[in-house]
Amino acid sequence: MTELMTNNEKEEFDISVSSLLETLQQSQSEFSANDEELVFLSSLLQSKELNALVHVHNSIVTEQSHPVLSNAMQISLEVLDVLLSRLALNEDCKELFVLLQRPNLQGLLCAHDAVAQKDYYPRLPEIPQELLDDDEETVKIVQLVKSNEPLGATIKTDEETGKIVVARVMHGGAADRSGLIHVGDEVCEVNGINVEGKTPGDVLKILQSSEGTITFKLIPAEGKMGYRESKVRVRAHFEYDATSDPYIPCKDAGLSFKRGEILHVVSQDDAYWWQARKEGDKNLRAGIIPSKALQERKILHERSLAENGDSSDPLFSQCGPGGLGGPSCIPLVKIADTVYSSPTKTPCSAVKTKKILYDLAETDDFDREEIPTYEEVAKLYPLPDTKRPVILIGPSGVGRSELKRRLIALDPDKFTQVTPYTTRPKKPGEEEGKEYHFVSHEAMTGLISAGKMIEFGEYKGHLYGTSSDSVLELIKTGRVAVLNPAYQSLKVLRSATFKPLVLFIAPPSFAQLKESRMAAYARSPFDQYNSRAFTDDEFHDIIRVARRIEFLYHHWFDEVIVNEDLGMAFEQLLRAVERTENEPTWVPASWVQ
Ligand SMILES: Nc1ncnc2c1ncn2[C@@H]1O[C@H](COP(=O)(O)OP(=O)(O)OP(=O)(O)O)[C@@H](O)[C@H]1O
Repeated sequence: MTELMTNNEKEEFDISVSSLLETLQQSQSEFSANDEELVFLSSLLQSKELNALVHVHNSIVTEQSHPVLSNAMQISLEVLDVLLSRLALNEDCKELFVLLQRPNLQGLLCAHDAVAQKDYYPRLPEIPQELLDDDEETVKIVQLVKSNEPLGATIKTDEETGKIVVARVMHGGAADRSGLIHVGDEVCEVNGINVEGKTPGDVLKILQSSEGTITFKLIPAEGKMGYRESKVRVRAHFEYDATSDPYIPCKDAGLSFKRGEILHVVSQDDAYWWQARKEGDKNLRAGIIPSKALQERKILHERSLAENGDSSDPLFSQCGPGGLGGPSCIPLVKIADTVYSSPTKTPCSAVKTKKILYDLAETDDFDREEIPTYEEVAKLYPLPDTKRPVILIGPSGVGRSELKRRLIALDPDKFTQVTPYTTRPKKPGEEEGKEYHFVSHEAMTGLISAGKMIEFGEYKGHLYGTSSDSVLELIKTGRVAVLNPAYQSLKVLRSATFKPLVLFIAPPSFAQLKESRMAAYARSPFDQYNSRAFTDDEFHDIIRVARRIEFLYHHWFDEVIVNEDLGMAFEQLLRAVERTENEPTWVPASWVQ
Protein backbone atom coordinates (compact mmCIF):
# COMPACT_ATOMS: atom_id res chain seq x y z
CA MET A 1 0.00 0.00 0.00
CA THR A 2 1.24 3.49 -0.80
CA GLU A 3 2.31 5.44 2.28
CA LEU A 4 1.33 9.10 2.20
CA MET A 5 3.50 11.88 3.52
CA THR A 6 3.18 14.06 6.58
CA ASN A 7 3.19 17.84 6.16
CA ASN A 8 6.81 18.11 7.27
CA GLU A 9 7.84 15.58 4.77
CA LYS A 10 5.87 17.39 2.09
CA GLU A 11 8.16 20.35 2.56
CA GLU A 12 10.97 18.14 1.33
CA PHE A 13 9.06 17.34 -1.84
CA ASP A 14 10.92 17.69 -5.01
CA ILE A 15 9.87 20.95 -6.57
CA SER A 16 8.68 19.40 -9.81
CA VAL A 17 6.55 16.81 -7.96
CA SER A 18 5.00 19.54 -5.76
CA SER A 19 4.11 21.66 -8.76
CA LEU A 20 2.55 18.66 -10.52
CA LEU A 21 0.44 17.98 -7.40
CA GLU A 22 -0.57 21.61 -7.13
CA THR A 23 -1.63 21.74 -10.78
CA LEU A 24 -3.61 18.53 -10.32
CA GLN A 25 -5.48 19.92 -7.31
CA GLN A 26 -6.15 23.30 -8.92
CA SER A 27 -7.55 21.90 -12.12
CA GLN A 28 -9.50 18.91 -10.75
CA SER A 29 -12.77 20.30 -12.06
CA GLU A 30 -11.48 20.51 -15.66
CA PHE A 31 -10.58 16.82 -15.89
CA SER A 32 -12.97 14.36 -17.36
CA ALA A 33 -11.26 11.57 -15.37
CA ASN A 34 -13.32 9.95 -12.62
CA ASP A 35 -12.66 10.49 -8.92
CA GLU A 36 -10.99 7.15 -8.45
CA GLU A 37 -8.30 7.99 -11.02
CA LEU A 38 -7.68 11.44 -9.58
CA VAL A 39 -7.36 10.08 -6.05
CA PHE A 40 -4.89 7.46 -7.32
CA LEU A 41 -2.77 10.02 -9.14
CA SER A 42 -2.80 12.43 -6.24
CA SER A 43 -1.79 9.72 -3.74
CA LEU A 44 0.95 8.51 -6.09
CA LEU A 45 2.42 12.00 -6.30
CA GLN A 46 2.35 12.27 -2.50
CA SER A 47 3.80 8.84 -1.85
CA LYS A 48 7.06 8.42 0.06
CA GLU A 49 8.29 5.88 -2.48
CA LEU A 50 7.92 8.18 -5.47
CA ASN A 51 9.48 11.02 -3.56
CA ALA A 52 12.42 8.80 -2.54
CA LEU A 53 12.86 7.64 -6.12
CA VAL A 54 12.90 11.22 -7.40
CA HIS A 55 15.58 12.04 -4.81
CA VAL A 56 17.66 9.07 -5.88
CA HIS A 57 17.29 10.11 -9.51
CA ASN A 58 18.32 13.69 -8.74
CA SER A 59 21.34 12.51 -6.78
CA ILE A 60 22.48 10.27 -9.61
CA VAL A 61 22.04 13.02 -12.17
CA THR A 62 23.87 15.66 -10.13
CA GLU A 63 26.60 13.44 -8.64
CA GLN A 64 29.76 13.30 -10.75
CA SER A 65 29.72 9.53 -11.14
CA HIS A 66 31.57 9.36 -14.46
CA PRO A 67 35.07 10.39 -15.49
CA VAL A 68 35.52 14.05 -16.30
CA LEU A 69 37.48 13.25 -19.46
CA SER A 70 38.67 10.30 -21.47
CA ASN A 71 41.66 11.84 -23.24
CA ALA A 72 44.06 12.44 -20.36
CA MET A 73 46.91 11.03 -22.48
CA GLN A 74 46.24 13.52 -25.28
CA ILE A 75 46.09 16.37 -22.77
CA SER A 76 49.40 15.33 -21.24
CA LEU A 77 50.95 15.54 -24.75
CA GLU A 78 49.49 19.01 -25.22
CA VAL A 79 50.90 20.05 -21.81
CA LEU A 80 54.31 18.72 -22.95
CA ASP A 81 54.01 20.92 -26.05
CA VAL A 82 53.31 23.97 -23.89
CA LEU A 83 56.08 23.16 -21.41
CA LEU A 84 58.63 22.70 -24.13
CA SER A 85 58.77 26.41 -24.90
CA ARG A 86 59.05 27.25 -21.17
CA LEU A 87 61.80 24.84 -20.14
CA ALA A 88 64.27 27.63 -19.74
CA LEU A 89 61.89 29.70 -17.60
CA ASN A 90 62.01 27.71 -14.40
CA GLU A 91 62.98 24.39 -12.84
CA ASP A 92 59.36 23.38 -12.11
CA CYS A 93 58.56 23.38 -15.85
CA LYS A 94 61.59 21.20 -16.47
CA GLU A 95 60.64 18.78 -13.68
CA LEU A 96 57.04 18.47 -14.88
CA PHE A 97 58.29 17.97 -18.45
CA VAL A 98 60.44 15.03 -17.37
CA LEU A 99 57.74 13.63 -15.01
CA LEU A 100 55.05 13.63 -17.69
CA GLN A 101 57.26 11.60 -19.98
CA ARG A 102 57.90 8.85 -17.40
CA PRO A 103 56.59 5.51 -18.69
CA ASN A 104 54.74 4.79 -15.38
CA LEU A 105 52.84 8.08 -15.52
CA GLN A 106 52.06 7.65 -19.22
CA GLY A 107 50.87 4.10 -18.44
CA LEU A 108 48.62 5.43 -15.68
CA LEU A 109 47.05 8.04 -17.97
CA CYS A 110 46.61 5.44 -20.68
CA ALA A 111 44.85 3.09 -18.20
CA HIS A 112 42.66 6.00 -17.01
CA ASP A 113 41.56 6.69 -20.60
CA ALA A 114 40.86 3.02 -21.26
CA VAL A 115 38.59 2.89 -18.18
CA ALA A 116 36.94 6.21 -19.05
CA GLN A 117 36.24 4.96 -22.58
CA LYS A 118 34.89 1.67 -21.14
CA ASP A 119 37.44 -0.07 -23.26
CA TYR A 120 37.14 -3.31 -21.27
CA TYR A 121 38.19 -6.81 -22.15
CA PRO A 122 36.90 -9.42 -22.45
CA ARG A 123 33.66 -8.24 -23.96
CA LEU A 124 30.52 -9.75 -22.46
CA PRO A 125 28.71 -12.23 -24.71
CA GLU A 126 25.55 -11.15 -26.50
CA ILE A 127 22.21 -11.93 -24.83
CA PRO A 128 21.06 -15.31 -26.22
CA GLN A 129 18.48 -14.91 -28.99
CA GLU A 130 15.94 -17.15 -27.23
CA LEU A 131 15.76 -14.68 -24.35
CA LEU A 132 14.63 -11.96 -26.72
CA ASP A 133 11.00 -11.55 -27.69
CA ASP A 134 10.66 -12.95 -31.21
CA ASP A 135 7.42 -11.23 -32.06
CA GLU A 136 8.47 -7.73 -31.36
CA GLU A 137 11.44 -5.86 -32.73
CA THR A 138 12.62 -2.46 -31.66
CA VAL A 139 12.55 0.12 -34.37
CA LYS A 140 13.87 3.60 -34.16
CA ILE A 141 12.55 6.55 -36.01
CA VAL A 142 15.23 9.07 -36.87
CA GLN A 143 14.30 12.43 -38.26
CA LEU A 144 16.81 14.45 -40.20
CA VAL A 145 16.78 17.90 -41.70
CA LYS A 146 18.48 18.47 -45.03
CA SER A 147 21.41 20.84 -44.75
CA ASN A 148 24.78 21.47 -46.32
CA GLU A 149 26.57 19.13 -43.95
CA PRO A 150 26.76 15.54 -45.22
CA LEU A 151 25.29 12.99 -42.86
CA GLY A 152 28.54 11.08 -42.83
CA ALA A 153 27.09 7.63 -43.49
CA THR A 154 26.85 5.19 -46.40
CA ILE A 155 24.31 2.46 -47.21
CA LYS A 156 24.48 -0.83 -49.08
CA THR A 157 22.44 -3.95 -49.81
CA ASP A 158 23.25 -6.66 -47.29
CA GLU A 159 24.55 -9.65 -49.26
CA GLU A 160 22.78 -12.23 -47.07
CA THR A 161 19.41 -10.65 -46.39
CA GLY A 162 19.05 -8.35 -49.40
CA LYS A 163 18.02 -5.54 -47.01
CA ILE A 164 19.31 -1.98 -47.18
CA VAL A 165 21.70 -1.46 -44.28
CA VAL A 166 23.96 1.33 -43.02
CA ALA A 167 27.41 0.36 -44.32
CA ARG A 168 29.66 2.96 -42.77
CA VAL A 169 29.37 5.80 -40.29
CA MET A 170 32.09 8.41 -40.58
CA HIS A 171 33.77 9.17 -37.25
CA GLY A 172 32.95 12.67 -36.03
CA GLY A 173 30.35 13.21 -38.78
CA ALA A 174 26.74 14.27 -38.10
CA ALA A 175 25.46 10.66 -37.89
CA ASP A 176 28.24 9.65 -35.53
CA ARG A 177 27.87 12.69 -33.29
CA SER A 178 24.13 12.03 -32.96
CA GLY A 179 24.80 8.51 -31.67
CA LEU A 180 21.58 7.44 -33.44
CA ILE A 181 22.74 5.72 -36.61
CA HIS A 182 25.06 2.73 -36.48
CA VAL A 183 26.74 0.39 -38.90
CA GLY A 184 24.41 -2.54 -39.63
CA ASP A 185 21.16 -0.65 -38.86
CA GLU A 186 18.53 -1.87 -41.32
CA VAL A 187 16.68 0.82 -43.25
CA CYS A 188 12.97 -0.11 -43.41
CA GLU A 189 11.34 3.10 -44.56
CA VAL A 190 12.35 6.50 -45.82
CA ASN A 191 9.67 9.19 -45.54
CA GLY A 192 7.03 6.48 -45.13
CA ILE A 193 8.16 4.66 -48.31
CA ASN A 194 8.95 1.00 -47.73
CA VAL A 195 12.42 0.37 -49.18
CA GLU A 196 12.20 -3.42 -49.17
CA GLY A 197 13.50 -4.74 -52.50
CA LYS A 198 14.90 -1.34 -53.48
CA THR A 199 18.55 -0.69 -54.35
CA PRO A 200 20.78 1.84 -52.54
CA GLY A 201 20.48 3.95 -55.70
CA ASP A 202 16.65 3.99 -55.37
CA VAL A 203 16.97 5.04 -51.74
CA LEU A 204 19.34 7.85 -52.69
CA LYS A 205 16.81 9.08 -55.27
CA ILE A 206 14.13 9.23 -52.56
CA LEU A 207 16.52 11.17 -50.35
CA GLN A 208 17.56 13.56 -53.10
CA SER A 209 13.96 14.37 -54.03
CA SER A 210 12.96 15.00 -50.38
CA GLU A 211 12.63 18.49 -48.99
CA GLY A 212 12.99 19.59 -45.37
CA THR A 213 12.67 16.79 -42.85
CA ILE A 214 13.49 13.21 -43.78
CA THR A 215 12.24 10.38 -41.59
CA PHE A 216 14.03 7.04 -41.45
CA LYS A 217 12.56 3.96 -39.87
CA LEU A 218 15.49 1.75 -38.84
CA ILE A 219 15.92 -1.59 -37.12
CA PRO A 220 18.98 -1.21 -34.88
CA ALA A 221 21.87 -3.53 -35.61
CA GLU A 222 22.49 -6.19 -33.01
CA GLY A 223 25.49 -5.84 -30.74
CA LYS A 224 26.69 -2.64 -32.37
CA MET A 225 27.45 -0.93 -29.10
CA GLY A 226 30.37 1.44 -28.85
CA TYR A 227 33.44 1.76 -31.01
CA ARG A 228 36.86 2.77 -30.01
CA GLU A 229 38.58 5.63 -31.78
CA SER A 230 42.00 4.40 -32.74
CA LYS A 231 44.96 6.58 -31.78
CA VAL A 232 47.11 5.57 -34.74
CA ARG A 233 48.94 8.38 -36.55
CA VAL A 234 50.54 7.70 -39.92
CA ARG A 235 52.69 9.66 -42.32
CA ALA A 236 51.40 9.33 -45.88
CA HIS A 237 54.08 8.34 -48.34
CA PHE A 238 51.93 8.96 -51.40
CA GLU A 239 49.60 11.66 -52.63
CA TYR A 240 45.90 10.81 -52.71
CA ASP A 241 43.13 12.61 -54.57
CA ALA A 242 39.76 11.16 -53.54
CA THR A 243 37.92 13.07 -56.28
CA SER A 244 39.73 11.22 -59.05
CA ASP A 245 39.90 7.76 -57.42
CA PRO A 246 37.74 5.36 -59.48
CA TYR A 247 37.74 2.80 -56.66
CA ILE A 248 36.42 4.93 -53.79
CA PRO A 249 32.85 3.95 -52.84
CA CYS A 250 31.86 7.50 -52.00
CA LYS A 251 33.80 10.47 -53.37
CA ASP A 252 32.10 12.96 -51.02
CA ALA A 253 33.34 10.98 -48.03
CA GLY A 254 36.93 10.77 -49.28
CA LEU A 255 39.88 12.54 -47.67
CA SER A 256 42.55 13.79 -50.09
CA PHE A 257 46.07 14.29 -48.80
CA LYS A 258 49.60 15.12 -49.87
CA ARG A 259 52.77 13.09 -49.47
CA GLY A 260 54.32 13.64 -46.04
CA GLU A 261 51.09 14.72 -44.31
CA ILE A 262 50.31 13.25 -40.88
CA LEU A 263 46.94 11.53 -40.66
CA HIS A 264 45.08 10.40 -37.56
CA VAL A 265 43.56 7.05 -38.54
CA VAL A 266 40.45 6.79 -36.38
CA SER A 267 39.17 3.48 -37.69
CA GLN A 268 40.77 0.50 -39.41
CA ASP A 269 37.63 -1.66 -39.11
CA ASP A 270 37.18 -1.94 -42.87
CA ALA A 271 39.84 -3.96 -44.68
CA TYR A 272 39.84 -1.63 -47.71
CA TRP A 273 38.85 1.80 -46.46
CA TRP A 274 40.18 3.39 -43.31
CA GLN A 275 38.71 6.49 -41.74
CA ALA A 276 41.08 9.34 -40.98
CA ARG A 277 41.42 13.02 -40.17
CA LYS A 278 44.37 15.26 -40.89
CA GLU A 279 46.39 15.79 -37.74
CA GLY A 280 45.53 19.13 -36.17
CA ASP A 281 42.46 19.59 -38.39
CA LYS A 282 39.62 21.24 -36.50
CA ASN A 283 37.01 19.45 -38.65
CA LEU A 284 35.96 16.46 -36.55
CA ARG A 285 34.41 14.50 -39.40
CA ALA A 286 36.73 11.77 -40.64
CA GLY A 287 37.04 10.93 -44.33
CA ILE A 288 37.79 7.62 -45.98
CA ILE A 289 41.22 6.78 -47.33
CA PRO A 290 42.53 3.57 -48.91
CA SER A 291 43.85 1.13 -46.32
CA LYS A 292 47.53 0.16 -46.45
CA ALA A 293 46.65 -3.24 -47.90
CA LEU A 294 44.40 -1.73 -50.58
CA GLN A 295 46.94 0.91 -51.59
CA GLU A 296 49.67 -1.72 -51.92
CA ARG A 297 47.43 -3.89 -54.11
CA LYS A 298 46.41 -0.88 -56.15
CA ILE A 299 50.03 0.04 -56.89
CA LEU A 300 50.85 -3.53 -57.91
CA HIS A 301 47.74 -3.63 -60.10
CA GLU A 302 48.67 -0.35 -61.80
CA ARG A 303 52.25 -1.50 -62.36
CA SER A 304 51.01 -4.71 -63.86
CA LEU A 305 48.73 -2.75 -66.20
CA ALA A 306 51.58 -0.46 -67.20
CA GLU A 307 54.04 -3.29 -67.79
CA ASN A 308 51.88 -6.09 -69.24
CA GLY A 309 48.70 -4.30 -70.24
CA ASP A 310 46.66 -6.44 -67.83
CA SER A 311 46.40 -7.35 -64.15
CA SER A 312 45.45 -10.59 -62.48
CA ASP A 313 44.02 -8.87 -59.38
CA PRO A 314 40.29 -9.71 -59.32
CA LEU A 315 39.62 -7.01 -56.72
CA PHE A 316 39.97 -4.19 -59.22
CA SER A 317 38.34 -5.92 -62.18
CA GLN A 318 35.21 -6.50 -60.01
CA CYS A 319 34.99 -2.85 -59.16
CA GLY A 320 31.68 -1.43 -60.42
CA PRO A 321 30.45 2.14 -60.71
CA GLY A 322 29.82 2.32 -56.95
CA GLY A 323 33.53 1.91 -56.35
CA LEU A 324 35.33 -0.78 -54.46
CA GLY A 325 33.35 -1.90 -51.41
CA GLY A 326 30.32 -0.28 -53.03
CA PRO A 327 28.09 1.43 -50.44
CA SER A 328 26.46 4.67 -51.55
CA CYS A 329 26.73 7.91 -49.60
CA ILE A 330 23.73 9.40 -47.90
CA PRO A 331 24.07 13.00 -49.02
CA LEU A 332 23.28 16.38 -47.61
CA VAL A 333 21.22 15.59 -44.57
CA LYS A 334 21.66 16.59 -41.00
CA ILE A 335 20.14 15.13 -37.89
CA ALA A 336 17.75 17.56 -36.23
CA ASP A 337 15.59 15.54 -33.94
CA THR A 338 14.86 11.96 -33.04
CA VAL A 339 11.91 10.06 -31.71
CA TYR A 340 12.33 6.51 -30.51
CA SER A 341 9.37 4.19 -30.48
CA SER A 342 10.19 1.01 -28.68
CA PRO A 343 9.03 -1.66 -28.89
CA THR A 344 6.61 -1.85 -31.80
CA LYS A 345 5.76 -4.43 -34.38
CA THR A 346 8.01 -3.80 -37.32
CA PRO A 347 6.26 -3.20 -40.58
CA CYS A 348 9.00 -4.73 -42.68
CA SER A 349 10.74 -7.88 -42.38
CA ALA A 350 50.15 -5.72 -46.95
CA VAL A 351 51.64 -6.89 -49.49
CA LYS A 352 55.34 -6.51 -50.00
CA THR A 353 56.59 -6.31 -53.53
CA LYS A 354 59.73 -7.64 -55.01
CA LYS A 355 59.09 -5.51 -58.08
CA ILE A 356 61.18 -2.45 -58.53
CA LEU A 357 60.97 0.44 -60.91
CA TYR A 358 64.49 1.40 -61.72
CA ASP A 359 67.23 0.43 -64.12
CA LEU A 360 68.11 -3.23 -63.96
CA ALA A 361 71.74 -2.22 -64.07
CA GLU A 362 71.32 -0.36 -60.81
CA THR A 363 69.26 -2.86 -58.86
CA ASP A 364 72.04 -4.29 -56.73
CA ASP A 365 71.46 -1.89 -53.84
CA PHE A 366 67.69 -2.04 -53.76
CA ASP A 367 66.35 -5.50 -54.38
CA ARG A 368 63.99 -5.74 -51.41
CA GLU A 369 62.09 -2.47 -51.33
CA GLU A 370 58.67 -2.16 -49.72
CA ILE A 371 55.94 -0.17 -51.42
CA PRO A 372 55.78 2.99 -49.35
CA THR A 373 52.16 3.70 -48.37
CA TYR A 374 51.77 4.73 -44.75
CA GLU A 375 54.19 4.67 -41.84
CA GLU A 376 52.93 4.65 -38.27
CA VAL A 377 54.43 7.64 -36.47
CA ALA A 378 54.48 9.15 -32.97
CA LYS A 379 55.77 12.38 -31.49
CA LEU A 380 59.34 12.33 -30.25
CA TYR A 381 60.01 14.93 -27.57
CA PRO A 382 63.48 16.41 -27.43
CA LEU A 383 65.49 15.31 -24.43
CA PRO A 384 67.87 17.97 -23.12
CA ASP A 385 70.99 15.77 -23.06
CA THR A 386 70.43 13.58 -26.11
CA LYS A 387 70.86 15.09 -29.55
CA ARG A 388 69.67 13.44 -32.74
CA PRO A 389 72.39 12.86 -35.36
CA VAL A 390 71.96 14.85 -38.58
CA ILE A 391 72.26 12.82 -41.77
CA LEU A 392 72.73 14.60 -45.06
CA ILE A 393 71.71 12.38 -47.96
CA GLY A 394 72.09 13.28 -51.61
CA PRO A 395 73.97 12.64 -54.82
CA SER A 396 77.72 13.08 -54.78
CA GLY A 397 78.65 16.65 -55.73
CA VAL A 398 75.39 18.29 -54.64
CA GLY A 399 77.06 20.08 -51.70
CA ARG A 400 76.63 17.89 -48.61
CA SER A 401 80.28 18.21 -47.50
CA GLU A 402 80.03 21.98 -47.86
CA LEU A 403 76.88 22.14 -45.70
CA LYS A 404 78.39 19.82 -43.11
CA ARG A 405 81.56 21.90 -42.98
CA ARG A 406 79.55 25.08 -42.43
CA LEU A 407 77.50 23.50 -39.65
CA ILE A 408 80.58 22.35 -37.75
CA ALA A 409 82.31 25.70 -38.28
CA LEU A 410 79.26 27.49 -36.82
CA ASP A 411 79.55 25.73 -33.44
CA PRO A 412 82.35 23.12 -33.20
CA ASP A 413 81.50 22.36 -29.55
CA LYS A 414 78.03 21.30 -30.57
CA PHE A 415 78.30 19.90 -34.10
CA THR A 416 80.90 17.29 -34.89
CA GLN A 417 81.78 14.81 -37.55
CA VAL A 418 82.30 11.13 -36.83
CA THR A 419 85.93 10.08 -37.02
CA PRO A 420 86.23 7.33 -39.66
CA TYR A 421 88.34 4.16 -39.45
CA THR A 422 91.07 3.37 -41.98
CA THR A 423 93.61 0.69 -42.67
CA ARG A 424 96.01 3.07 -44.41
CA PRO A 425 99.19 3.96 -42.54
CA LYS A 426 99.29 7.14 -40.49
CA LYS A 427 100.89 10.09 -42.32
CA PRO A 428 103.30 12.45 -40.56
CA GLY A 429 101.39 14.95 -38.42
CA GLU A 430 98.23 12.83 -38.18
CA GLU A 431 96.95 11.82 -34.73
CA GLU A 432 95.07 8.65 -33.79
CA GLY A 433 91.36 9.47 -33.35
CA LYS A 434 91.64 12.93 -34.90
CA GLU A 435 91.59 12.51 -38.66
CA TYR A 436 91.08 8.72 -38.49
CA HIS A 437 91.12 5.71 -36.19
CA PHE A 438 94.06 3.79 -37.63
CA VAL A 439 93.44 0.03 -37.46
CA SER A 440 94.89 -3.12 -39.00
CA HIS A 441 93.24 -4.83 -41.98
CA GLU A 442 92.20 -7.76 -39.72
CA ALA A 443 90.63 -5.47 -37.14
CA MET A 444 88.70 -3.63 -39.84
CA THR A 445 87.38 -6.79 -41.54
CA GLY A 446 86.42 -8.08 -38.07
CA LEU A 447 84.33 -4.92 -37.47
CA ILE A 448 82.75 -5.24 -40.92
CA SER A 449 81.77 -8.88 -40.45
CA ALA A 450 80.38 -8.10 -36.98
CA GLY A 451 78.02 -5.59 -38.67
CA LYS A 452 79.64 -2.71 -36.77
CA MET A 453 80.26 -0.49 -39.80
CA ILE A 454 77.54 1.84 -41.06
CA GLU A 455 79.38 2.14 -44.35
CA PHE A 456 82.75 1.06 -45.67
CA GLY A 457 84.69 0.99 -48.93
CA GLU A 458 88.10 0.54 -50.48
CA TYR A 459 90.26 3.32 -51.91
CA LYS A 460 93.72 2.78 -53.37
CA GLY A 461 94.02 -0.60 -51.65
CA HIS A 462 93.00 0.61 -48.16
CA LEU A 463 89.72 0.17 -46.32
CA TYR A 464 87.80 3.14 -44.94
CA GLY A 465 84.60 3.07 -42.91
CA THR A 466 82.41 4.61 -40.22
CA SER A 467 81.54 2.59 -37.15
CA SER A 468 78.09 2.64 -35.53
CA ASP A 469 79.69 2.65 -32.06
CA SER A 470 81.43 5.95 -32.89
CA VAL A 471 78.05 7.53 -33.65
CA LEU A 472 76.50 6.15 -30.44
CA GLU A 473 79.40 7.45 -28.35
CA LEU A 474 78.94 10.92 -29.82
CA ILE A 475 75.21 10.85 -29.07
CA LYS A 476 76.04 10.01 -25.43
CA THR A 477 78.28 13.07 -25.13
CA GLY A 478 75.33 15.33 -25.95
CA ARG A 479 76.86 16.55 -29.22
CA VAL A 480 75.23 16.52 -32.65
CA ALA A 481 76.91 14.03 -34.97
CA VAL A 482 76.76 15.26 -38.59
CA LEU A 483 77.13 12.57 -41.25
CA ASN A 484 76.97 12.61 -45.05
CA PRO A 485 77.06 8.88 -45.79
CA ALA A 486 76.20 7.02 -48.97
CA TYR A 487 72.43 6.77 -49.29
CA GLN A 488 72.47 2.97 -48.90
CA SER A 489 73.51 3.43 -45.23
CA LEU A 490 70.07 4.82 -44.45
CA LYS A 491 68.88 1.24 -44.11
CA VAL A 492 71.10 0.93 -41.03
CA LEU A 493 71.05 4.50 -39.75
CA ARG A 494 67.32 5.19 -39.84
CA SER A 495 66.56 3.16 -36.73
CA ALA A 496 65.42 3.50 -33.12
CA THR A 497 69.08 3.17 -32.05
CA PHE A 498 70.18 6.40 -33.76
CA LYS A 499 66.86 8.29 -34.18
CA PRO A 500 68.48 10.50 -36.85
CA LEU A 501 67.18 13.59 -38.58
CA VAL A 502 67.40 12.70 -42.27
CA LEU A 503 67.72 15.61 -44.68
CA PHE A 504 67.78 15.12 -48.41
CA ILE A 505 69.99 17.64 -50.19
CA ALA A 506 68.50 17.97 -53.66
CA PRO A 507 69.89 19.76 -56.72
CA PRO A 508 67.85 22.55 -58.35
CA SER A 509 67.10 22.43 -62.10
CA PHE A 510 70.02 21.92 -64.51
CA ALA A 511 70.13 25.62 -65.41
CA GLN A 512 70.09 26.77 -61.76
CA LEU A 513 72.64 24.13 -60.76
CA LYS A 514 75.03 25.20 -63.50
CA GLU A 515 74.56 28.92 -62.89
CA SER A 516 75.02 28.76 -59.08
CA ARG A 517 78.15 26.55 -59.28
CA MET A 518 79.68 28.64 -62.05
CA ALA A 519 79.03 31.86 -60.12
CA ALA A 520 80.79 30.39 -57.03
CA TYR A 521 83.72 29.00 -59.11
CA ALA A 522 82.87 25.63 -57.50
CA ARG A 523 85.45 22.87 -57.98
CA SER A 524 84.29 19.47 -59.16
CA PRO A 525 84.70 16.77 -56.49
CA PHE A 526 84.78 14.24 -59.32
CA ASP A 527 88.15 15.61 -60.45
CA GLN A 528 90.94 13.89 -58.56
CA TYR A 529 92.89 17.14 -58.14
CA ASN A 530 89.81 19.27 -57.45
CA SER A 531 91.19 21.80 -59.89
CA ARG A 532 88.54 22.06 -62.60
CA ALA A 533 84.92 23.14 -62.73
CA PHE A 534 81.93 20.76 -63.05
CA THR A 535 81.11 19.51 -66.55
CA ASP A 536 77.57 19.45 -67.97
CA ASP A 537 77.63 15.65 -67.81
CA GLU A 538 78.43 15.82 -64.09
CA PHE A 539 75.51 18.19 -63.50
CA HIS A 540 73.21 15.82 -65.43
CA ASP A 541 74.51 12.92 -63.36
CA ILE A 542 73.86 14.76 -60.07
CA ILE A 543 70.24 15.34 -61.15
CA ARG A 544 69.75 11.76 -62.36
CA VAL A 545 71.14 10.18 -59.19
CA ALA A 546 69.11 12.60 -57.03
CA ARG A 547 65.91 11.47 -58.79
CA ARG A 548 66.78 7.85 -58.21
CA ILE A 549 67.57 8.33 -54.50
CA GLU A 550 64.38 10.32 -54.05
CA PHE A 551 62.28 7.71 -55.83
CA LEU A 552 63.63 4.94 -53.63
CA TYR A 553 64.00 6.68 -50.29
CA HIS A 554 61.68 9.71 -50.22
CA HIS A 555 59.63 8.07 -47.44
CA TRP A 556 62.65 8.18 -45.13
CA PHE A 557 63.39 11.90 -45.52
CA ASP A 558 62.35 14.27 -42.77
CA GLU A 559 62.87 17.24 -45.06
CA VAL A 560 64.11 18.09 -48.54
CA ILE A 561 66.56 20.98 -48.92
CA VAL A 562 67.12 22.23 -52.46
CA ASN A 563 70.69 23.46 -52.64
CA GLU A 564 70.57 26.29 -55.12
CA ASP A 565 71.59 29.29 -53.03
CA LEU A 566 74.09 27.96 -50.49
CA GLY A 567 73.19 30.53 -47.81
CA MET A 568 69.50 29.73 -48.01
CA ALA A 569 70.10 25.97 -48.00
CA PHE A 570 72.26 26.37 -44.90
CA GLU A 571 69.57 28.46 -43.15
CA GLN A 572 66.99 25.76 -43.86
CA LEU A 573 69.36 23.11 -42.53
CA LEU A 574 69.91 25.08 -39.32
CA ARG A 575 66.18 25.62 -38.77
CA ALA A 576 65.48 21.90 -39.28
CA VAL A 577 68.13 20.99 -36.68
CA GLU A 578 66.82 23.59 -34.21
CA ARG A 579 63.28 22.25 -34.56
CA THR A 580 64.36 18.79 -33.39
CA GLU A 581 65.88 20.43 -30.30
CA ASN A 582 62.90 22.62 -29.44
CA GLU A 583 59.78 20.92 -30.73
CA PRO A 584 58.33 17.43 -30.74
CA THR A 585 58.79 15.83 -34.16
CA TRP A 586 57.00 12.94 -35.86
CA VAL A 587 59.16 9.83 -36.05
CA PRO A 588 58.42 6.12 -36.68
CA ALA A 589 56.21 4.92 -33.81
CA SER A 590 58.66 2.11 -33.00
CA TRP A 591 61.31 4.70 -32.02
CA VAL A 592 59.11 6.03 -29.25
CA GLN A 593 57.58 2.83 -27.90
N1 LIG B 1 74.75 26.06 -53.48
C1 LIG B 1 75.99 26.06 -53.96
N2 LIG B 1 76.38 27.03 -54.78
C2 LIG B 1 77.62 27.06 -55.29
N3 LIG B 1 78.54 26.13 -55.04
C3 LIG B 1 78.22 25.13 -54.23
C4 LIG B 1 76.92 25.03 -53.64
N4 LIG B 1 76.90 23.93 -52.89
C5 LIG B 1 78.09 23.33 -52.96
N5 LIG B 1 78.90 24.05 -53.78
C6 LIG B 1 80.27 23.72 -54.16
O1 LIG B 1 80.23 22.55 -54.96
C7 LIG B 1 81.41 21.79 -54.76
C8 LIG B 1 81.02 20.37 -54.39
O2 LIG B 1 80.35 20.37 -53.13
P1 LIG B 1 80.63 19.28 -52.05
O3 LIG B 1 82.03 18.86 -52.03
O4 LIG B 1 80.04 19.73 -50.79
O5 LIG B 1 79.75 18.10 -52.66
P2 LIG B 1 79.37 16.72 -51.95
O6 LIG B 1 77.91 16.55 -52.12
O7 LIG B 1 79.87 16.66 -50.60
O8 LIG B 1 80.12 15.72 -52.85
P3 LIG B 1 80.87 14.38 -52.37
O9 LIG B 1 79.80 13.57 -51.71
O10 LIG B 1 81.37 13.78 -53.64
O11 LIG B 1 81.93 14.81 -51.44
C9 LIG B 1 82.20 22.49 -53.67
O12 LIG B 1 83.17 23.29 -54.30
C10 LIG B 1 81.16 23.36 -52.98
O13 LIG B 1 81.73 24.52 -52.40
